[in-house]
Amino acid sequence: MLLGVNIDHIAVLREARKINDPDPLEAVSLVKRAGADQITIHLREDRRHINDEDAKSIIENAHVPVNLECSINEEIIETVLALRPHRATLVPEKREEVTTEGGLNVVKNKAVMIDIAKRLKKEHIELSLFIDPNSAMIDASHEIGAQWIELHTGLYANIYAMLYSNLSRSRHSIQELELDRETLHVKLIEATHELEISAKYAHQLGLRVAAGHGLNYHNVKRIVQIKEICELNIGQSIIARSVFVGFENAVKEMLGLLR
Ligand SMILES: CC(=O)[C@@H](O)[C@H](O)COP(=O)(O)O
Ligand SMILES: NCC(=O)COP(=O)(O)O
Repeated sequence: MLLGVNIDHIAVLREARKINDPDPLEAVSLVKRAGADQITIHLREDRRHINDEDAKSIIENAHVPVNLECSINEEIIETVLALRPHRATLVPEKREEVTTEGGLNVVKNKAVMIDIAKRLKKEHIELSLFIDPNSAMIDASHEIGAQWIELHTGLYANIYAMLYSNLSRSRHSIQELELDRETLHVKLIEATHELEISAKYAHQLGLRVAAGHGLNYHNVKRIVQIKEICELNIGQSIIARSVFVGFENAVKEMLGLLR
């Protein structure tokens, strides 16, 4: 199982103070030294964390491949084509969201994505599509010619947190998941099953299957067991753990669970 470390959250800390520290570029060599396989960054339209300069210096200096997540907005796509990361992962974006809320509607945006796929191919940039575990989205991703899909694990992670952590007793409790434990348990089984069958289906079609969003040192264990998933992209929980054990150790601890 490959690990892509999402280092956006280092830039989140920097932007909270609006200064130049911590610098996500410093994480680049540590990701490799810890033994992880990829760096993931998300260049948001509003540049709320990673900015163009970060993306440029990370791509130029990383000794592991860089997976650049981005929306299908034309200004962003032009920027990504010029940056030439190893892979571009297309994701949906809403200005007001705290984090990526759902998967990309590949069916609805198929024509735009076919055009983007052609332009990325010309620059030798791999294409991945960040989608919900859903067969219609997988079929459309395959038809577009994406090499990868990344399954959105956010729903699974949210249910897991409401069931097995104190989230439901905190001010960040997820209202729509304030349900009795038995219902949450059934929902967790369903969400896990959706991820399993989607990974299997996409793998049969020849797509490479990644997964990510909201994965942490607890909930990752069930996802690691899905053998068709060959890569996880994990950010927030690793950066959060770094506060207590250091960045390199936090990456190594996650790798220990993956391998
Ligand atoms: C697409 C995705 O799952 C990650 O990029 C995640 O969204 C981290 O970025 P944000 O914190 O900007 O949402
Ligand atoms: N694509 C998922 C990702 O990059 C990391 O998401 P998160 O672990 O920060 O939720």
